[in-house]
Amino acid sequence: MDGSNCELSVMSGCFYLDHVGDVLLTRNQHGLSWKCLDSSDCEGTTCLGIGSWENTETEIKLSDIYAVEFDSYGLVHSPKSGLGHAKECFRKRLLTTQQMYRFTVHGFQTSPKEPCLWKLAAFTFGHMDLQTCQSWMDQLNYTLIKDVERPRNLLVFVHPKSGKASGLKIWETVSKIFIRAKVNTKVLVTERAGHAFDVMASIQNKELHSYDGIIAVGGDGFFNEVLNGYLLSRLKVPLPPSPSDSFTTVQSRGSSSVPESGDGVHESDQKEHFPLLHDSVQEVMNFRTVNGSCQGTEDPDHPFSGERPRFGLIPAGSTDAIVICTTGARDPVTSALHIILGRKLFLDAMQVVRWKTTPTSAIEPFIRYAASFAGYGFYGDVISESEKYRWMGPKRYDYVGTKVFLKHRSYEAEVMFEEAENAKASPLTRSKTWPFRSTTRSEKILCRAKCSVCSSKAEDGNSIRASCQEKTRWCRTRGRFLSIGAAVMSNRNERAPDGLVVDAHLSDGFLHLILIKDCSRPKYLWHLTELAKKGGEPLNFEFVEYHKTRAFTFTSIGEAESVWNLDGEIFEAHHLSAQVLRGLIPLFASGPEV
Ligand SMILES: Nc1ncnc2c1ncn2[C@@H]1O[C@H](COP(=O)(O)OP(=O)(O)OP(=O)(O)O)[C@@H](O)[C@H]1O
Repeated sequence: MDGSNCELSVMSGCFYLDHVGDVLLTRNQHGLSWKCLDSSDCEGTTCLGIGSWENTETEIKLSDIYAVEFDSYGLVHSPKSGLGHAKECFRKRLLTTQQMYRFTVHGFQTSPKEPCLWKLAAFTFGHMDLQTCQSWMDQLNYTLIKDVERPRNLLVFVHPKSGKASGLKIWETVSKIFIRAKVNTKVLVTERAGHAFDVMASIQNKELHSYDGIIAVGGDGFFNEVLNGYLLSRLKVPLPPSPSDSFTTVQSRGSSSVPESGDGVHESDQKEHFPLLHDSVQEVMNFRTVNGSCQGTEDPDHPFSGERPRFGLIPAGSTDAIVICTTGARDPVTSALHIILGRKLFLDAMQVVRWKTTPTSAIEPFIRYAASFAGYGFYGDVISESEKYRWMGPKRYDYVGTKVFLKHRSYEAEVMFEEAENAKASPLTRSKTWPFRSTTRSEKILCRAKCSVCSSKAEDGNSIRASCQEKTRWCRTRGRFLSIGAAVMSNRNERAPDGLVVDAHLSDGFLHLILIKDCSRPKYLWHLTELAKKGGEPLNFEFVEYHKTRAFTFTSIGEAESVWNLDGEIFEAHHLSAQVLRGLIPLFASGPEV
């Protein structure tokens, strides 16, 4: 066999690829590729289960390699053949199996059917010369180490009781991949609810910055807890307006009576009708900068400066909507690879402020952050009821969902939402209210890896103040609602394959406000059925109001009250407001390849 020769960054040499045969292996700046030297070895064979090898050539990108390991001196195997040639294959294998020095390149493979599902793949190359193997391995490892986006040290929180109580088992499975990739992990298995929150809230920045990322092995609620532990003690940004400011104004104008359900949206000019609203909400809080540094203000005790840690999520929960929306798959191995390979995107977050817990309580702002969803009414009732049935595991949502649906409760509320002036000009960002929502499915721009909508304005490091000049106006709607939902992302999950809003984006700086006005049970069932099916149109009903917005306020105005559901966690609020913080959360993920 030839030795390797190195010319600029291109190397090539002949190796024996395990289960394939002699190959010419080439490394360039993009990756490794190899070509079969003996076509009879390769024709009609399968290469490590990848499928038929029609072009007798294959490759792996450097960015998709997560480890390169030396395998010492040992056996390499001859090509696999079809069943028809089993005897011949066995005879040939005895003749051709031989011992060599070997190194294995670890990466992943996808299938055209499931492009988001990453499966581990390994390619073992053999050579008679130890030095040759060593030199190829060193070169490849050097390239991987040079990649600064890949994490070296991670703090990992594992929720052992998450989902089907499989958090620990899932971590044990994927931890082997982290070990192989030589990523150090400090693992903390939580002992109670709030444990991860407390650790994240009290950890000193010096220790925090010694990690390249914070990983949660659990569900959306657990991720929410980790995130809030980090943000609440560190991030200080101007709060969205309190609903009581606007509510007072509305009442003083004598319009406090609740219209019949089905009434249209009342639109008003903010300056004229709602003078008490703070200016702060007119700013789009944009936290995404080129290098990921933060443009927000900070708490002097816990400075929120420098690079924010990147967060990662390995799915072990009951819903796992955040993982599905950000990787396109609900698969722990896929998520582990997104983390190890240093994939990166910025997620919008919703800052939710509770001003009053009950009608009689004092005004006391209390902040929480949500990464995926905030919902009231049906969503709140399901989450509070399902806490009693946690022992059922993920099935509790189906059982409780049916129970709550049959109760068919509606709640009186007033909702105000901000409509940015420029949002109306662009077809991507206009506010849509039925029956004006006429975009067909094919016109909708779905969020995907390297999404152009999400990356717009990303280059502008100072864009935290970019939209101050925009005129904003506020719209108000009052009535009885079966549910009020605000989605940060599409919230795709196994029960809603397209999510609540199919064309929601991960990092465009918008919330999706969905108001389901009181309607008959069959109509509501129809809406839920549309939600549950792929290609459904859950928003195209006359009892559904849908608005793209950056901020909204909520006031409960009836006797009966529900609770809010923030990323699957209960949040009690009588007065509440929320705003989007664009690109606040750096995440180990590359977006779904939809
Ligand atoms: N060791 C623990 N024991 C009990 N509860 C815990 C523990 N660790 C974390 N928790 C709490 O459990 C809550 C739910 O966790 P998680 O989101 O992982 O599960 P899930 O509800 O099954 O999943 P999903 O949110 O995807 O529906 C979290 O809010 C967290 O506070």
